[in-house]
Amino acid sequence: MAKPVSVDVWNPNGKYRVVSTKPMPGTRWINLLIEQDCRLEICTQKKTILSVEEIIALIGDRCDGVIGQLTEDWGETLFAALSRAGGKAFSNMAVGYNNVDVEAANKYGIAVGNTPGVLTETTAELAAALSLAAARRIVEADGFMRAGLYDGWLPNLFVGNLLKGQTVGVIGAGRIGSAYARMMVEGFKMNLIYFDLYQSTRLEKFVTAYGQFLKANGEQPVTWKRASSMDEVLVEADLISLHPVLDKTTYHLVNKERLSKMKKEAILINCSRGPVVDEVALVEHLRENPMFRVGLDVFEDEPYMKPGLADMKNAVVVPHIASASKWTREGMATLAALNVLGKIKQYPIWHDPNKVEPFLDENSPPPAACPSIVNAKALNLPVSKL
Ligand SMILES: NC(=O)C1=CN([C@@H]2O[C@H](COP(=O)(O)OP(=O)(O)OC[C@H]3O[C@@H](n4cnc5c(N)ncnc54)[C@H](O)[C@@H]3O)[C@@H](O)[C@H]2O)C=CC1
Ligand SMILES: O=C(O)C(=O)CO
Repeated sequence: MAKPVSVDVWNPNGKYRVVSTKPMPGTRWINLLIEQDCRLEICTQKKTILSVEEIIALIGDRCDGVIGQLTEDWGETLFAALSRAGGKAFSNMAVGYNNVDVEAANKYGIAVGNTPGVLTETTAELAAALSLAAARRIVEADGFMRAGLYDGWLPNLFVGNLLKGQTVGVIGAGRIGSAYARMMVEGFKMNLIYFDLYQSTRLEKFVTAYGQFLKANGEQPVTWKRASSMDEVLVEADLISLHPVLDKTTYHLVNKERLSKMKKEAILINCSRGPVVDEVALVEHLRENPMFRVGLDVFEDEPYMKPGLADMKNAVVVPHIASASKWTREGMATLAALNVLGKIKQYPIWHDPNKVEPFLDENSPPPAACPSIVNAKALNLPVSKL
């Protein structure tokens, strides 16, 4: 028998039992659930990553839906437990769902929600922040100041890379990758090269229009190119940012061989998922190429870093905070709760998971729909006509 897991209970007499494996930011998500007759149990266990056994204990004998986290292993075992407890809904509080075995969820008829529509700009902004921090050696310079080592301006002190006029490479130009590309092109007048399985027409049009604007104002126009292979991006770009989903095809997408194709003074940013980069190969590459820099928000074995990474001065590392703005995190909590609530109430699926403003408006009740269910088609769930 698993040990009991501590919870805070809201609306104890609610008809539907919903479990959240973590406290989440804001209170709107709590109010939306309890106003709709849910008994909400929020896990308060002082442990960051819950085990499968602990989540099974939280699910218990009767549970209608669970709001979970990207750190949890939502596979066959958990979906079987949720199904036994009568559950029909699970939502990740994340847009990525590589921690979820969607096939297993399909087998038990459980809807899997995620939270696009509120993370894109926040995550792209962190990728931009890491790009600047790495290019201008901000973390190294900050450490130098705090250590009392600054004894006057010097021509060679912390010389870094100028972004203007250089080439930014984006691998995975979906929602976040495109937003990041736009920021770097518009903000720093960088040229763009991108690789994705699909063409990003909107992004291309944006860069063309901005280039025309610059030209009309007597400035060097920015340019774009859709690369026919990922290697083309690696060879040509000065700054490369990774934004693909993590799946079997993107595991170790950046490996030793690919690192060796990049410019010696290139900058690599990863705000997607840690296993997209072979981190052992990366540490070796950083050691052998001191002018090569990285900005990492995600790691192969979170919460750990591969040996040696923490000692590398040419690495900027932050703890998976790319979506950590108040607005985004509260929005994620609201969307995850509404995915679960919507399925419990048998609401249809929202027609566009990227256009979620009506769910976020604090002054009116949310639409009677599930904002984003990734296996809606597989489960044959109806789409909202709203
Ligand atoms: N660090 C963080 O806190 C955050 C990380 N993420 C990660 O970012 C990922 C991307 O998010 P979105 O932009 O919203 O997803 P998205 O689905 O809009 O974009 C992903 C893009 O990757 C492309 N892609 C897939 N396989 C590829 C390959 N082999 N090579 C090149 N491109 C490939 C897809 O065609 C798609 O355009 C999420 O799946 C998640 O893992 C998302 C939010 C926050
Ligand atoms: O949404 C995601 O995929 C995250 O990584 C959380 O920020």
